[in-house]
Amino acid sequence: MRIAIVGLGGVGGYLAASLVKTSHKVAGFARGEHLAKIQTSGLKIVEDEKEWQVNLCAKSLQEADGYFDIVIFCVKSYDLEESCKAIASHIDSNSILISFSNGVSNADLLRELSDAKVLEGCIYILSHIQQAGVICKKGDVFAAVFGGDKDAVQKLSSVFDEANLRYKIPSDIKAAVWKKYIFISAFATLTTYYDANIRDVYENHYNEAKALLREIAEVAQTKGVDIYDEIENSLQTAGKVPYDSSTSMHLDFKNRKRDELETLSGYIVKEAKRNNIEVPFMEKMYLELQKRRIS
Ligand SMILES: NC(=O)C1=CN([C@@H]2O[C@H](COP(=O)(O)OP(=O)(O)OC[C@H]3O[C@@H](n4cnc5c(N)ncnc54)[C@H](OP(=O)(O)O)[C@@H]3O)[C@@H](O)[C@H]2O)C=CC1
Ligand SMILES: CC(C)(CO)C(=O)C(=O)O
Repeated sequence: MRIAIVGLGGVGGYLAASLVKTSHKVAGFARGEHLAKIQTSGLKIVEDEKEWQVNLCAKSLQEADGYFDIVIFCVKSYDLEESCKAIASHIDSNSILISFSNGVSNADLLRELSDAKVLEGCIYILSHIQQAGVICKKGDVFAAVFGGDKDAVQKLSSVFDEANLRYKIPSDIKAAVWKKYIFISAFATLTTYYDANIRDVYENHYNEAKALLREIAEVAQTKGVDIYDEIENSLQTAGKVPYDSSTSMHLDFKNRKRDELETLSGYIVKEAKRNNIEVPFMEKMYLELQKRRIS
């Protein structure tokens, strides 16, 4: 099969470097200095215990050619629409699309933009671009989670099996995606709002964290997803992460980089309004973070 990995950052770079070892034809799509470095020197992966380098067919999306059986989007959520449109002429209704971007509406967006077979998914990994051409992956955390059309799931899992990549196919994929989202939405919002790491938030703003998690679970309920049990689980996770751990949105705010505020906080406020429910904690923090971003 021909597989496209769109976005070769922390997530996509690691996936592409792993999938290139399979029998499939893998093309990676990137841009800027990162693309130039991958084209001239290959893609380097730095893990705790080892470093490895792969040669990867990497291009810009404008240079895409041919047909793709599988497209794995690994861009930030705000780049998903544009990158899906850019690859649209290289897929058809038999292609399989999946986004591993954080968020709970990525699959809906891909379905709006194409008539391909869209899988729902999310990913657990800790990785980032260390410098152009180099991806740094921390610890042993790795699990891709996906579900949807049975044949498509079977095809994607056979690819992950061949690459020796861990994955889960939960019986309820929507709940699984929300389970990842409730934690990252609440703690991305809180760590950014308080400019504090996850453990600080847990220790000093526990009640607010609980209230925010409850608001997110209420919005999930409007989608028919019951994740009230994840309120307690998320709090326990936050109480156990290493002291220096924060979220990528918090770091993006600190470094004045583009962030996923709309996906991680704004989405909850908008969906709550649409469904006539109150989310006062999330609304207060979202509006304040919007203001801070402009100033
Ligand atoms: N990194 C992690 O540990 C985890 C990340 N996630 C989620 O996964 C998603 C991806 O995150 P991550 O990999 O860290 O993000 P990165 O910013 O590291 O990687 C995304 C890459 O995609 C590139 N890109 C975006 N649009 C295009 C385009 N049109 N053409 C070519 N390249 C493009 C970006 O380029 P440029 O820099 O120029 O914009 C960037 O290099 C996010 O939603 C994140 O929240 C989820 C779990 C863990
Ligand atoms: C915390 C992490 C890395 C979890 O996978 C994440 O998704 C984020 O910070 O955006």
